Amino acid sequence: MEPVIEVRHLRKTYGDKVAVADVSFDVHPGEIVAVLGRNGAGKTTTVETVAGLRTADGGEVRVLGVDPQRHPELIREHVGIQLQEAKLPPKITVAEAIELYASFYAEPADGEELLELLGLTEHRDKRFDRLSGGLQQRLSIALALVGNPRIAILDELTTGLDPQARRETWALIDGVRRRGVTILLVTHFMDEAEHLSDRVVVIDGGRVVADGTPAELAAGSADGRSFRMTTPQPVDPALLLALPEVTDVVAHGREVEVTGTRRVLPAVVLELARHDVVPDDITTVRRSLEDVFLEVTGSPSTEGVPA
Ligand SMILES: Nc1ncnc2c1ncn2[C@@H]1O[C@H](COP(=O)(O)OP(=O)(O)OP(=O)(O)O)[C@@H](O)[C@H]1O
Repeated sequence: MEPVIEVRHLRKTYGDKVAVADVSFDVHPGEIVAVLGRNGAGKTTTVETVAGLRTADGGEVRVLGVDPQRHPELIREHVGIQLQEAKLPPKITVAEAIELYASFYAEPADGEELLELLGLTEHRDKRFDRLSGGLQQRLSIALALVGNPRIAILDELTTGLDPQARRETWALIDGVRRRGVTILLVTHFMDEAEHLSDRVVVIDGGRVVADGTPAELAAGSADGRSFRMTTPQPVDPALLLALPEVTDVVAHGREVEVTGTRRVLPAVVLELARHDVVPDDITTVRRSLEDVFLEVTGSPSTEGVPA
């Protein structure tokens, strides 16, 4: 299937500041892709360029096959964006805001259905300035969907929400996906990326440092898989390190942890079999997305994130 979003070697500077140095990734129809990185990594600049709201200095962006800078009208019609700081008039009600935004589109989504989808029906007559943070956030998602977009870009979906409101917002995203909307999600929360997305693109210092499903990232990249085993007697690490598939061996008596390429596990088991050693209790080492983040960026995800 053709990607609905293609970003190739995107570059964007603000004066001397390089916000995005070199970012490439694809998003396929129906996927939820999280762009993950700490504050200032270049996430917002990247997705707002995809939405045609910022102009790139280099590289190529295609959304539904078109260049967002050349065809902003097509992008407006098919891409809904929830901006980091959506500002609405304080006295506008939930239902009025949806009606107002719907009036910008030739074929808007059904307002009542959107209110229902986002759990806003009972709050329809509340003024914007009286809404809790969670309800404001839900309204901004509804507004991003009001044009019946094929792609929705959601930026910092749950920042500032309490844990319950975050969970509720996550549950709503599943409903959005079931409408067939492809979602590009910006977040600096590891758990949010892990919970919601099919694929995670980790950006650090304006570059993509990892790209894969949460499970792939946790299992390790092509050159980083680990497993643990117990051997009937201690094994000489040199025996395993001699294999081209093995990059590291940590042995504690009969407990051995081996790291290597994608084929490390069968290679080690075969080699041990040649020496009449049958390992037991083989378990692959699953890392959390937080571990992966630490590994690819060199520091924790929360660094620099205000409390
Ligand atoms: N309009 C602008 N003018 C000047 N510098 C900017 C502008 N927008 C972003 N920057 C800078 O570019 C870098 C990347 O910013 P960007 O907002 O894309 O990152 P981000 O990963 O989305 O971070 P955040 O989560 O804080 O929004 C930051 O150093 C930021 O200060």
